[in-house]
Amino acid sequence: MTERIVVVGAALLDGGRLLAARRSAPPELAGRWELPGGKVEPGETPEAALVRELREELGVEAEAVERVPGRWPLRPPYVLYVWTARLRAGSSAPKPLQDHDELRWLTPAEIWDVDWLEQDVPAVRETLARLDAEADAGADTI
Ligand SMILES: Nc1nc2c([nH]c(=O)n2[C@H]2C[C@H](O)[C@@H](COP(=O)(O)OP(=O)(O)OP(=O)(O)O)O2)c(=O)[nH]1
Repeated sequence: MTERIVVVGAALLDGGRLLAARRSAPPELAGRWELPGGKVEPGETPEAALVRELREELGVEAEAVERVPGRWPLRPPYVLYVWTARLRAGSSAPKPLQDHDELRWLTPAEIWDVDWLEQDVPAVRETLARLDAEADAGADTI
């Protein structure tokens, strides 16, 4: 049986916006947008991998909130799982320190303004549904 390697993608949310990151490497992925994150290491939980990757790549202190249902095949043997995440109080703002050369906070209306990696599109669509639901819930409170 071929071993699957989980890649955890963070749907980092703040003020109803989603953070998108533009890859700077490798050449075949450079220029395309993704959810920041990376491979889960042996013995590591996906949530811990998410926190580690966001610290390394963006210089932030974040926490995983909840899994976005679904799993999306990438180039074998990788499979993408997504968690929503938020910045911890006192965290720095995200900076493209590693693997990315640009970051954008996207409102739901702006989500499709960036050129997502094809394999991320279904995961982003699922995340958007949650962002919309959150915005609707927020609209009920003053
Ligand atoms: N992080 C991340 N990687 C993705 C996404 N979509 C997608 O196809 N990938 C691919 C790119 C890589 O081939 C693979 C793993 O991502 P990575 O390069 O960020 O992983 P990593 O930080 O652990 O990598 P490494 O340099 O430490 O080996 O998954 C995505 O939304 N987020």
